[in-house]
Amino acid sequence: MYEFPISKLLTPNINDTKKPLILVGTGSFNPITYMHLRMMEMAKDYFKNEYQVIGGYLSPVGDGYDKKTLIESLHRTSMVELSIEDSNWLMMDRFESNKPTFTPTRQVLDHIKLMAQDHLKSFKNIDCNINVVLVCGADLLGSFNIPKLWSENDMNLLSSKDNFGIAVISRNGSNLDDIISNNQILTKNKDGIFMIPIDITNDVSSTKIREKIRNNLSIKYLMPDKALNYINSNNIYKTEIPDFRNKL
Ligand SMILES: Nc1ncnc2c1ncn2[C@@H]1O[C@H](COP(=O)(O)OP(=O)(O)OP(=O)(O)O)[C@@H](O)[C@H]1O
Ligand SMILES: NC(=O)c1ccc[n+]([C@@H]2O[C@H](COP(=O)(O)O)[C@@H](O)[C@H]2O)c1
Repeated sequence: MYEFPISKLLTPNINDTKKPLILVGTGSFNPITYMHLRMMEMAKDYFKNEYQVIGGYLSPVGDGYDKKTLIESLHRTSMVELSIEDSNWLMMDRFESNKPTFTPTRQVLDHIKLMAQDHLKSFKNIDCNINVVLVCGADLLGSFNIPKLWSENDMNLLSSKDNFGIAVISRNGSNLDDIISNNQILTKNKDGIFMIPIDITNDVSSTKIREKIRNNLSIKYLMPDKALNYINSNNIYKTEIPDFRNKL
């Protein structure tokens, strides 16, 4: 049964001039890497002087997401859950991964905002607007320029400061200025796009980790040990997976 995780969600101080903020990282997490976790920490540092960061959520995509290399959400969510065990603020929301069909990212953020506000109202008697910001890499923002991949309405809501906002971490191969200038909606909403300067580069990707596993090479220090042990125990990513959805 689905439950919205609130175990690490802080209660905002309503007398504080800083507004409450929740950070949300979405993706395949196929598998989770240290950079996925670092991105959330970087975003938290970026916002902490102006906002009360009351929690962070990772939302892995569900099995209906159209990506050939995706393994079952059961494995991907287990690895995320193990990797955030030691974090005092990161939680994983299963709203998206529980669904067999694809969920647009804007709906994931809508859901988290609604659930967090409802929780604070019902259990803490706090009625407030919580800001929710999407944390992503520049390649994800670049995908806004792929025709028909994102609805115009969703791009507008995600990037406008009055609704959500997008915190972007630069990534090799993606030029943020070009991405924004090639997109009218992003250009209009520029003040809702927070470019997080990258001080320590980390070019790790899930693809590179999967490749190493297939080639019997070490992946230690690229991802949390608990997730690495999960991969070994479950013998996953050993071969390029056939599309498991075809077997259903
Ligand atoms: N090294 C990185 N630098 C910046 N952003 C990253 C990095 N790795 C992942 N991200 C971002 O993390 C989010 C989730 O990424 P995702 O799960 O697709 O991982 P990935 O490593 O890009 O996966 P894959 O290699 O399978 O395409 C996306 O917003 C992506 O841009
Ligand atoms: N229309 C949309 O909302 C839309 C389109 C494409 C990707 N996405 C999201 O972007 C992320 C991309 O992840 P990958 O880089 O692993 O493909 C996922 O969280 C996915 O759900 C959302």
